[in-house]
Amino acid sequence: MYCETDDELLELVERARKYTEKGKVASYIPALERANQNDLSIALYYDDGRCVRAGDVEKKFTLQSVSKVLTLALAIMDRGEEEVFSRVGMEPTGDPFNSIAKLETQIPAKPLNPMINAGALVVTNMIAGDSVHQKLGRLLSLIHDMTNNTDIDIEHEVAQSEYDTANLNRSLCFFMKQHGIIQGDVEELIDLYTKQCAIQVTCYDLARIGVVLANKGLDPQSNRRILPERIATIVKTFMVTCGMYNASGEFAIQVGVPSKSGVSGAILALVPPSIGVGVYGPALNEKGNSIGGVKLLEMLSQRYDLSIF
Ligand SMILES: NC(=O)CC[C@H](N)C(=O)O
Repeated sequence: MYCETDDELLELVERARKYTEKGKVASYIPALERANQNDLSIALYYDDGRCVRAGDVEKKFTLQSVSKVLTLALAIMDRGEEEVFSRVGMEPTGDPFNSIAKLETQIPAKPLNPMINAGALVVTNMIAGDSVHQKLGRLLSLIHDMTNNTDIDIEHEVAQSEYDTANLNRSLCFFMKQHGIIQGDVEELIDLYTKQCAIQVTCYDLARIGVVLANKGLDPQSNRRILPERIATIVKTFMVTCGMYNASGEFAIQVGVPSKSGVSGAILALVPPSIGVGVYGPALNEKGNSIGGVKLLEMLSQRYDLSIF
């Protein structure tokens, strides 16, 4: 059984919205702090083109860590699986997303997976292109194809705000550069990474990305192939094992669908083979996931029996 109407969805949103009071909007990137604590919205996009939505689904927010899914797909298309996974691992860490700890205890200092910041920075370092502008343009055009929305662009204030304060990410880069895992100029990499994180979307765009992944890399409406099936499978698997940071295990039990969160309060989720889901709720829980968004997905999964397990 699927959720058929906006009203069914709205009832769940209103129940989940109560939890937003208990969360906290991210402030370590100063520009994110302006978000409205009680916002909560969701869009479901079905492979037949139907869309069910509730809350302010046209509200824009930045991808933050959700972008890691898309840069991983692009880097594998550019470099191939073998090269990408020679520089970044495939295992969950159980640590917070920005942790530096395991880089020092792992030999070589290869990040454990592409969904933590260290791993995502290595992945972004592998995107093909002659300049930050060109690499970003290639990422944006993948996103334009997946969303069918060519208006998507960067929110420069958020990008600048993160760039000015990204000293922990700089540390990760310098550490990995010392160990030969990252190549080239660190400032340029931070510039590209902060811009990828600041790509601005709506819940509707996220849901459209989700349905392409759910549909094994094919645009469900035009049937055009956007991603090779193998790459769609790889990124969906990482979403299950590492997509919700160090809450991925609990989330797999409570919700049970591939999902990726970001500190803006974004969650990209999908139900194979036919539903894409986009959620936005900027109040975060202690692990950095949208508190209302996770509750909402729990309720949705339970009511419509969506777990893939
Ligand atoms: N968890 C996140 O969404 C992290 C992304 C953020 N831009 C950072 O690197 O800190």
